[in-house]
Amino acid sequence: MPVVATAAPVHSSSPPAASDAAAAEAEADLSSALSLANIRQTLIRLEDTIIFSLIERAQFARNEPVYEAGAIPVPGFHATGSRYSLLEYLLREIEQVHGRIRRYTSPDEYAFFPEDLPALVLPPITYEQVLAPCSTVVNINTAILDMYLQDLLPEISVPGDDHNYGSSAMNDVTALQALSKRIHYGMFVAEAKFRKQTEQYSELIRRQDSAAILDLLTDRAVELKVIERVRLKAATFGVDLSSGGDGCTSYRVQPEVVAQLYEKWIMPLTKEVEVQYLLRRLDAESGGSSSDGAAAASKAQQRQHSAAA
Ligand SMILES: O=C(O)C(=O)C[C@]1(C(=O)O)C=C[C@@H](O)C=C1
Repeated sequence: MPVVATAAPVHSSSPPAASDAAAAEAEADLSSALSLANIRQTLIRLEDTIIFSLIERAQFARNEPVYEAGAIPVPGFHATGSRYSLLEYLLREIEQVHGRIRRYTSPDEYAFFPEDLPALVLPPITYEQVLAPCSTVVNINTAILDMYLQDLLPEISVPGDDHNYGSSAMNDVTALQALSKRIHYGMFVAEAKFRKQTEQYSELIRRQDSAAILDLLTDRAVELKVIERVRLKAATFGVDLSSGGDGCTSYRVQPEVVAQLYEKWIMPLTKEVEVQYLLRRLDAESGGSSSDGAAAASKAQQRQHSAAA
């Protein structure tokens, strides 16, 4: 799937550039893709998607059965003995369709069920190598799903059951995919930071000093700006114009809740991705030195499959 982000990872379906002009253009694309300002613009744009998806989900009740394995059996699926919840079923099915049309071969897309990704039906795209090969190893979607179910959903949905199971799950999927993309975009941030301060990061990477890497990449001033901006966006996008008249503004999702979600979960998980990527940044080979390879293997396999198709 072509990457449409502002700081779009550079991709091309044509052979490597032969002429000097084409080489210069490719270099300019690469430096634009790795400009911290451009990458932050993409993070800002993804805030809109995340906040809108949370507002959409908030119109439905908590609907606990959606998240309980087997509570809403899917004919023909649960008969196979699957322990998935309705949400996991939908997420996996959507990844099957999107996976076929190359979504997860893109360097800014990470699947929740990477080990199950299908073969492609479209010819492959050749992506410019912006990130180091270790980017295929990093996938923290399990932690993102846990965070969403345990910390985020209880904050934005009212307790209870309104039987809107399909709608709830659909909105969950939209929110989860946007969160996953935003959080894994941390790898582009990390790469840009690594290229800017290569010596300092390399020293810490050689020592595998994750605490010092976290310290070096943290920019508290930027974080405070993010928190303020998402609070304002949530207040603007989520104001309930149908309420009021009594002088009180009502919100579909409390702006403070969104601000806290960014502060407590979304930015820390982005930093976790940055640290995981940087710890492996100097590994020479694809797949790195790590053995935690289901995600890596499948992303790499899908890419290889693409190349062979
Ligand atoms: O913009 C950056 O420099 C990032 O690393 C991204 C981010 C974020 O998640 O928004 C994470 C860590 C920094 O402390 C600031 C912001």
